[in-house]
Amino acid sequence: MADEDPILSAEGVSLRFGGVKALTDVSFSVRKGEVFSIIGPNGAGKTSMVNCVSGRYRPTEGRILFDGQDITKLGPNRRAGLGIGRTFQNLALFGHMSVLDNIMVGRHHLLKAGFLRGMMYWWGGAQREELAHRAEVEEIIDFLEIQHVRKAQAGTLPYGLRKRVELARAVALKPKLILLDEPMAGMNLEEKEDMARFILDLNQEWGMTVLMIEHDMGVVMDISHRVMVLDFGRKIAEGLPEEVMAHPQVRRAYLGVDDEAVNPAEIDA
Ligand SMILES: Nc1ncnc2c1ncn2[C@@H]1O[C@H](COP(=O)(O)OP(=O)(O)OP(=O)(O)O)[C@@H](O)[C@H]1O
Repeated sequence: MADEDPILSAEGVSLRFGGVKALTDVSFSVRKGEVFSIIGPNGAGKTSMVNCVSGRYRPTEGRILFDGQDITKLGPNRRAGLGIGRTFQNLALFGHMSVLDNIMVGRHHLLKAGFLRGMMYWWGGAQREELAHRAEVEEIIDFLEIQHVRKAQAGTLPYGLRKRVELARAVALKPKLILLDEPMAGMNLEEKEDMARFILDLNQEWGMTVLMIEHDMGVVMDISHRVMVLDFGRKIAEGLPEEVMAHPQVRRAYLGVDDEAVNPAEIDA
């Protein structure tokens, strides 16, 4: 369970693309050990916020702190090296490579702080290093229940399994904080339940702090410790899931309701 220390803080983060204000003065903290979700309508700035945390975007104003260190000016590889892992909204696997190789490359990429260097290392046959990583990768494969497809080409797998392989690759970094961009998108109910269980296990058993963007309100309510709501690039609410869903502005902006009682768990965005 989360303690009070923040592992991640955003302070007054604004992000502009020309005339578009993607984020305006957003501040929040994620505590060590918690599952923290960002929700909001399409275009609210959720992915922009996560990209500011991963280093893909640099805020126009404000600061990002990770583990007490100001990382605002660091690039994505440096942040990955500090322990920030991520998955993407759209899958980013090497389709022609096996599941195992995808996960190993993810690990080399992050450990060696450079994709090309990681690939050369791999192709150059660094057998000893490979063996050292192998045990941990096998543990991740077991954990995510993808043993049966470990030799399959990643591109040939059904969507739900590919999402799981992508998660495995992010987990292979052993990040302290993992950023999940719509981990349930495009999944059927069973796949969503599996993914929710894996995220909870990562959090509870592996001790990873999770920052997640997710549209499925049932999942958000079930597995988040706290939730932040963005609307038009501004934070409009933050708190326990049930507090946030009871917030009038959230009900109006996000759920499209005014007064009537709503059971948020029954609403799918
Ligand atoms: N690279 C970019 N260049 C220009 N505008 C961008 C860029 N990325 C995001 N935006 C704009 O910033 C705003 C916030 O977009 P963002 O993708 O962060 O929202 P979101 O909440 O993640 O939306 P969705 O739920 O649809 O993924 C939108 O108006 C979007 O068009």
